[in-house]
Amino acid sequence: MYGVWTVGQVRAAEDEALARTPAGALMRRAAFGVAVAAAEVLRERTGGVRGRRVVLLVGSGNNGGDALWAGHFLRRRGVAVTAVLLAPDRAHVEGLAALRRSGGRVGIADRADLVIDGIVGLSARGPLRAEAADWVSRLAAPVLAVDLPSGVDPDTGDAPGAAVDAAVTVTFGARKPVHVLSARSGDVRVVDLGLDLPDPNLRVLEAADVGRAWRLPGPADDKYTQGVTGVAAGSATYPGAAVLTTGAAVRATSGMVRYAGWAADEVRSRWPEVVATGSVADAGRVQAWVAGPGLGTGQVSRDVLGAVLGAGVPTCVDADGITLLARYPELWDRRDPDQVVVLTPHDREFARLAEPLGISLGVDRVAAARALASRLGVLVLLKGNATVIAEPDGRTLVSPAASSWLATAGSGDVLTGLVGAALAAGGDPLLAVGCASWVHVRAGVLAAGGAPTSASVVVDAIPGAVREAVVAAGR
Ligand SMILES: NC(=O)C1=CN([C@@H]2O[C@H](COP(=O)(O)OP(=O)(O)OC[C@H]3O[C@@H](n4cnc5c(N)ncnc54)[C@H](OP(=O)(O)O)[C@@H]3O)[C@@H](O)[C@H]2O)[C@@H](O)CC1
Ligand SMILES: Nc1ncnc2c1ncn2[C@@H]1O[C@H](COP(=O)(O)OP(=O)(O)O)[C@@H](O)[C@H]1O
Ligand SMILES: [K+]
Repeated sequence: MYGVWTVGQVRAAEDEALARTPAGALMRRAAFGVAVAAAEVLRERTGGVRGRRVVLLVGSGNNGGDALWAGHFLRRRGVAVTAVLLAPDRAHVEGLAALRRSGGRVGIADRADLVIDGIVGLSARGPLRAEAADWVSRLAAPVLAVDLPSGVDPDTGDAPGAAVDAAVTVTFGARKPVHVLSARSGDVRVVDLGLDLPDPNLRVLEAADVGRAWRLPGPADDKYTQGVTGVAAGSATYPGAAVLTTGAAVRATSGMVRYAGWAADEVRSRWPEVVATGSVADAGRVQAWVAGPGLGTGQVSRDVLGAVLGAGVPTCVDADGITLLARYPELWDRRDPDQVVVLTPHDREFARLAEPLGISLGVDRVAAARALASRLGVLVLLKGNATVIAEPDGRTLVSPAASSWLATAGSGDVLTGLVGAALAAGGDPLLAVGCASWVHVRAGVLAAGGAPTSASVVVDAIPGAVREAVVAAGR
């Protein structure tokens, strides 16, 4: 698990570190880290460092200062460095002098093996100004971003205009929200500045965390003791949603999965290990229910959701289930107040549910997910390229995107099945949902392997993703 800190938190810690270190020392340490990473990227991409060409895009603040100092260190390794000064009268004085001393040039860039983006860092406000935006839109070489990709908001990851798409970002002291919320950050590396940081604002699970938490059968287990997952999904029109959601739960755990609904025949024929019935009442005992994918929004679907919410076990509500909750808020009265409810909306479902409550999605997805979680007393998993998982008390996990292959029909149904299986296995619900999301992201990568995939293939990749986590945890 690693932490993510807001700009405000990092600024406060930096001020304290600046006060106890000699002037310029933190910037030189940061810039040296940039130069080391740049040399690595040059070697990976061009087979060497000496004689390669690097262009620095230098803005008017300390972010530009970092880039200039990094250029100085790269000159010492024989790299040809040209600095493009976006605000020549306000370029960092010591950084520019150091670059010139070591033989770096200032001027107009031509061909580059690597561009170092020092346009703007933590003080970035709003869309990039015209000249910077123009440079960014013409970038052809790979980019190493200093601290963060310019044009992306540090705290929300939103890119309101032209923005750098970095291959690598070298950040300082701590990861900020942009690094886990925006895929434009690329591969993120952190240079240690010895900051004294408070509790992080967000957390990100890693393979070993998931592998430690994932429920594996032990010698004393049988099919019931590992947590039975119940699935209420699918309809005559959408049997596929039932097959995908149930299949994800089957693949995620040993033990048992029960299905209740209209697609029992389809589910049985694809997953013969599932105990399938027509209704929630007849389904038998489960330790968690998931409801919603392909369920429909008619009266019977409404009754199904009410039955699940009142079943006395943790519940995950997705898709049509969320639409039903938005349309018929009285369904909340059926909820067992002692049991956790997880909602897994995509943006449109989020808006459907949140806007009547005065909560809009906006660009700050973390704030929006937290607001809805706190308002409804539920755990909200807000889907997207990066997924945000917020608890009513504010604890929040982020699953950064590892690819965009999950943008395929039915992949949300797969996630719902995974969440159901993780909830049924017990333990801290936030951790369970976070683990399910990690497995989903990883299964997406494995399923695709660099080429288009589909939700059924993501289901089949689940055991491989769980295996990676379990191996990482040394179990
Ligand atoms: N503090 C520390 O301990 C350490 C800090 N470090 C480094 O300092 C960085 C923070 O530096 P910073 O605060 O000087 O500001 P920075 O991000 O360079 O940008 C400010 C300039 O950008 C401009 N600008 C703003 N918005 C813009 C836009 N949309 N489009 C275009 N321009 C825009 C704005 O212009 P102005 O509004 O003044 O005209 C202003 O001049 C941090 O990210 C890290 O890299 C490291 O060295 C490690 C130690
Ligand atoms: N561009 C993307 N990059 C990464 N993940 C994505 C992207 N688009 C969608 N996803 C993920 O794929 C899933 C899609 O879910 P959803 O929108 O409910 O689709 P469906 O209804 O077809 O199942 C979510 O888990 C979401 O986080
Ligand atoms: K930058």
